[in-house]
Amino acid sequence: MAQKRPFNEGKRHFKKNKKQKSTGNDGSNEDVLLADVRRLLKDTSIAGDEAEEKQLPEQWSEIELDVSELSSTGDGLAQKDGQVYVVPFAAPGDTITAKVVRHVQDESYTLTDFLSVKTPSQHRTETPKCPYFTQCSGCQFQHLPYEYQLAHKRGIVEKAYANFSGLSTSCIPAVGETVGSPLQYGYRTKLTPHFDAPAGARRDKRQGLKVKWEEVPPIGFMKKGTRKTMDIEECPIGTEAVQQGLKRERVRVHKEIDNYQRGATLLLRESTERLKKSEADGDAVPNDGESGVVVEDRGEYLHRKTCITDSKATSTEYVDGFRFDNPAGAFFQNNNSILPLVTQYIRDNILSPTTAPPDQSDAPKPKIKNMIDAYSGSGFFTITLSQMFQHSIGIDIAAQSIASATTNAKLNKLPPDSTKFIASDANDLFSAIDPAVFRPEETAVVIDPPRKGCDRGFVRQLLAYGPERVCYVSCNVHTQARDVGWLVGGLVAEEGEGEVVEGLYEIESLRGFDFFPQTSHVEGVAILRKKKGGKGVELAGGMVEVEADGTKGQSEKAVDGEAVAKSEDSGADGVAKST
Ligand SMILES: C[S@@+](CC[C@H](N)C(=O)[O-])C[C@H]1O[C@@H](n2cnc3c(N)ncnc32)[C@H](O)[C@@H]1O
Repeated sequence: MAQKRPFNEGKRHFKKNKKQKSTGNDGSNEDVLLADVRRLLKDTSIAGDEAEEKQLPEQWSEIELDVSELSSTGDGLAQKDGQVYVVPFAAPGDTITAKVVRHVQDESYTLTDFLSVKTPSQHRTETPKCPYFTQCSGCQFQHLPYEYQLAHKRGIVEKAYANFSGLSTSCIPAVGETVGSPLQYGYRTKLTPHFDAPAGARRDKRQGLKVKWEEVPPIGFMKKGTRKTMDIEECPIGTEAVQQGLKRERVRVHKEIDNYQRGATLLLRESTERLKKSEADGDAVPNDGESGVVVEDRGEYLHRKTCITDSKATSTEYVDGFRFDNPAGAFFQNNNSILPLVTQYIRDNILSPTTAPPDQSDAPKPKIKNMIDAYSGSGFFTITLSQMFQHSIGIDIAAQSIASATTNAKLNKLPPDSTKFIASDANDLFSAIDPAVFRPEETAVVIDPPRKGCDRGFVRQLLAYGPERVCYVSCNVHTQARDVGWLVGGLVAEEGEGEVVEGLYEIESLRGFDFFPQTSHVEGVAILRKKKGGKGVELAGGMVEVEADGTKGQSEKAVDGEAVAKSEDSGADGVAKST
């Protein structure tokens, strides 16, 4: 049994982390976990002021925990004596033996390390394919059946909107079923294992000495719950070509370690050459696990896949019939198998609802002619959707991505007068577009920002512009929920920001796509439509601003009379493999 001691005695062991004191709205792992912990404490009526009397187990002691649920971070949650315990690699219904790592006093929760399963949950039916599962921080769910993972991710989207949008439940539609990934292992087209410099390397460098490697360091990913890199020889969520690349890179680093003066991150990026079967000769090379070439049969084509390790070399991917060339180190979606499903979903939903809302069933459908792809990267959404529109424009802050996007548009034979790209901050988009062409009532905006979500300034301008429809794609459903909360409920002005901006949209649909099987991450797709009567007003210079009077009354009414000003009290991630 675990030893116990009075709560206060443990104080010196437990560092306070400011971030964990209250939920912010940056969608960090801590905030997401905290929202789940608080809800569990509330649901079970564990009063906060009992905390002072709590007896908590010693740090590093072993305890047994009955896991009741999974948090949106992928960790199991268990309660014991008025405290919530966070247990990685668990399933609801498990009894787990865990090691106490750290008590977070102010919030009545404790982080633990997984040690073993004492009594397995009925949900624990899968044999993990990875030998490092329960040590590596990359995957959380290899012990759970895939259907269970998908259902859990639907719950993650639901909770994200409940906890982080600041919207009343009446504004949040039922979340659709998570769309599964065709490949559940062997899907990741990019991995970035790393290794650290030996102790004393900085000092040696300062003194102009060559770094001494006593041995080859571990090459891999972060060990769960630590800042240490663990040695990883295989990663079954990587594609076959990437896994072969990992083996080769490990051998190379072992040979060349003395040439390194510091730690390094290695790039493993799959690249595809598409060959017409009728034209392919014997050089297409059979899959032999040695050559570094993996050949896949794709109907009239052969896909010849290799692993690139030079970040500046060009990697090529095909999605449906579209070809994308990028520098291997640049951003591109990492799960090629699910991309045709998400693009089809957006095609099916971006112009008009698949099911018209009851009060608008005979209303004329909006005539969307144009698309703006904010945060366009190398043009994935602009290019795969542009044939639906008269004018499409993509914008990205990374000039290199815009150069790739422009090349990709040419590769896919898209006319330059109808598909354009500009390198700029998304915030400047609204002054860059021609309002006579991109009339808000004829325009849909696709947003796919980084994990941190949109800039408040961007949201203000989007609300001012007021496009007819918005499709918000995000690898962090918590920041997505926050931003959608602003688009629906309006933005409370912060210092120096100008006036309150009213919300203009209602959420037509919400759904997760499983871009990251075996992990707790989910890609969210939210389709928003402009509320009846919601409109922006054009100002000089093409900039638009929400009408101060009329629009305000209409917006409030449209959300059942509730003032849905976004609360600032709402809710990112340290896994080994970035999403
Ligand atoms: C998640 S990626 C999406 C890229 C693209 N939609 C795709 O699917 O390949 C986010 C993109 O946002 C871009 N980005 C980040 N901050 C930005 C900003 N302030 N303005 C415009 N683009 C930005 C990044 O360069 C990156 O290409």
